[in-house]
Amino acid sequence: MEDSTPILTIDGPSGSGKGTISRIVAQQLGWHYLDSGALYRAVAVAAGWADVDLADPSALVRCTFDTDIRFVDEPGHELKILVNGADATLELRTETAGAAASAIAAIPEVRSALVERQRRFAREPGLVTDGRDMGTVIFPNARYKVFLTASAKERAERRYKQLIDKGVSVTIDGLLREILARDARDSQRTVAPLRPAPDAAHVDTTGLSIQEVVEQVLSVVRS
Ligand SMILES: Nc1ncnc2c1ncn2[C@@H]1O[C@H](COP(=O)(O)OP(=O)(O)O)[C@@H](O)[C@H]1O
Ligand SMILES: Nc1ccn([C@H]2C[C@H](O)[C@@H](COP(=O)(O)OP(=O)(O)O)O2)c(=O)n1
Repeated sequence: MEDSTPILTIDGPSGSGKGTISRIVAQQLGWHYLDSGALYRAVAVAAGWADVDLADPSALVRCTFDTDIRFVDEPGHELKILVNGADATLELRTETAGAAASAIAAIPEVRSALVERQRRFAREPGLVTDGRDMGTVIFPNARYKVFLTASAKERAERRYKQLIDKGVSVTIDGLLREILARDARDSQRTVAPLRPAPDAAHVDTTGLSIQEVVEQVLSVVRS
């Protein structure tokens, strides 16, 4: 059965362009946007602030329920994320936060604690949402599903440029190693692993511009 609110899910590995493409597509369609990875990143960062042991599932679940996460989504501005009232946008985007998010995301109890929170984002006139399991687990009945990929080398180069532009000191080799480690952990975990939904349209973005990818994704919705 299809969800009554139109939903477009965009899943894929780190650096495939999910966040960038989802936000542009959501703006063009006039739909809401959920960055599900930001929820995992916010819980991981809040756990770090509170000295919660990342290996203690029940403490992490308490932290998941206790963490207040707000998105400030204004056209023309980067998506701002407030964690327990503090602007955590920059800290959330670091590879340290990404790796911690990937680690806690492998814990089934943490994933369960976030399911309803994610589903509540489905509101008229529609929702674009990106992550790893949006089309497989959170919104399996979504009307439109896309799986974005790109070569690991290109994803590392994109991340390098993005972080250097923000003044963060990184190397392409280091980022490539981190991306491959995260790909492996996200795809090999037993619960909600990164994989395309059987009914997802695949878009390989290697060598494509952002505009070309946006057009391909919009054509999935308009076809
Ligand atoms: N098709 C593309 N071509 C070139 N750069 C891209 C493309 N898609 C995304 N980017 C850039 O790559 C970086 C990572 O994209 P992002 O949307 O954060 O990926 P993800 O959410 O999948 O990790 C951003 O700086 C973004 O502007
Ligand atoms: N729906 C989701 C979203 C993210 N995660 C986990 C796994 C990812 O490595 C981390 C961070 O996700 P995020 O989408 O913010 O990361 P990238 O922008 O792709 O690098 O969170 C997840 O398990 N399920």
